[in-house]
Amino acid sequence: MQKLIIATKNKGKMKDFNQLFSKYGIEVLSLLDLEEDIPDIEETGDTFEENAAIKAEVIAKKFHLPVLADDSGLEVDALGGEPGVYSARYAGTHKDDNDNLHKVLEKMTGVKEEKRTARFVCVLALAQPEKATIYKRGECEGHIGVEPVGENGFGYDPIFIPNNYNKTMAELTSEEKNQISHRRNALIQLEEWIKEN
Ligand SMILES: O=c1[nH]c(=O)c2ncn([C@@H]3O[C@H](COP(=O)(O)OP(=O)(O)OP(=O)(O)O)[C@@H](O)[C@H]3O)c2[nH]1
Ligand SMILES: [Mg+2]
Repeated sequence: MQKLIIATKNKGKMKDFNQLFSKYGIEVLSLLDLEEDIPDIEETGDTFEENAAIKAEVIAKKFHLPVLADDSGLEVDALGGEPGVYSARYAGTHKDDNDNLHKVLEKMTGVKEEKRTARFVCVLALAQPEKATIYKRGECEGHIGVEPVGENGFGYDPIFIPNNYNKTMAELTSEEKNQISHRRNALIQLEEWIKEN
C-alpha cells in the first residue's frame, strides 16, 4: 500500500497521521485532499466506535478501497466523562477549539489538582470492502491544567498535561506527542495490517 484515505476533515489529526505513517512510507490523504467535494458525514453514534465506523464505512463504500477513520475526544473524570464523543462540538456546532477548551476550564473552576484527571481517547475504524470493520482503541492519561499553555497540536492540547510530564501536550514537539498520544497508541495496534497491505 502506497496511499491510504483517512475519512477526516480535521487538519490537526492529519498532521499527526502524516508523521505517524511516514515511517511506513505511506502517504495519507484526508477528505480535503480528494478531487471530489465530500459532504460532511453526520456523526450520529453515541460511542467513538460507532462514529468512527460511520465515517470509515461511508467512504470505503464510495471508493471501494480500505479507509481508516478516527473518532476521538477528551474524557474528564470530574465532568462525568464530558466532553467525550462531543469533544469537537462541545461549545457548539461551529466546532471551535478555543471555545471548547475554555468551556472545559470554566466547568473545572475550583476543582483541585488531584481531581483533574482526564484522558484522550482515539478509536480507529478500518473499513475494507467485503470485510468486517476492525476497531482499535488508544488512550493517553493525564490531567487538566488551569489555563491554556503552548502553541503546538490542536483541540484540547493546550490544557492537557500527560502523565509523567510537567508541560501540556501543546508544548510537546509533534515527535514527542506522537510517541505517547492516544492516536499513536491506537495506530500501533494496526501495524501488522499496515505492513501486510
Ligand atoms: O487536544 C487534542 N488533541 C488531540 O490529539 C485530539 N484528538 C481529538 N481531539 C478532540 O476531539 C475532537 C475529535 O472529534 P471527531 O473525532 O469527531 O473529529 P472532528 O469532527 O474534529 O474531525 P473528523 O475526523 O470527524 O472529520 C477534536 O476536534 C478535538 O476537539 C483532540 N484534542
Ligand atoms: Mg467529527
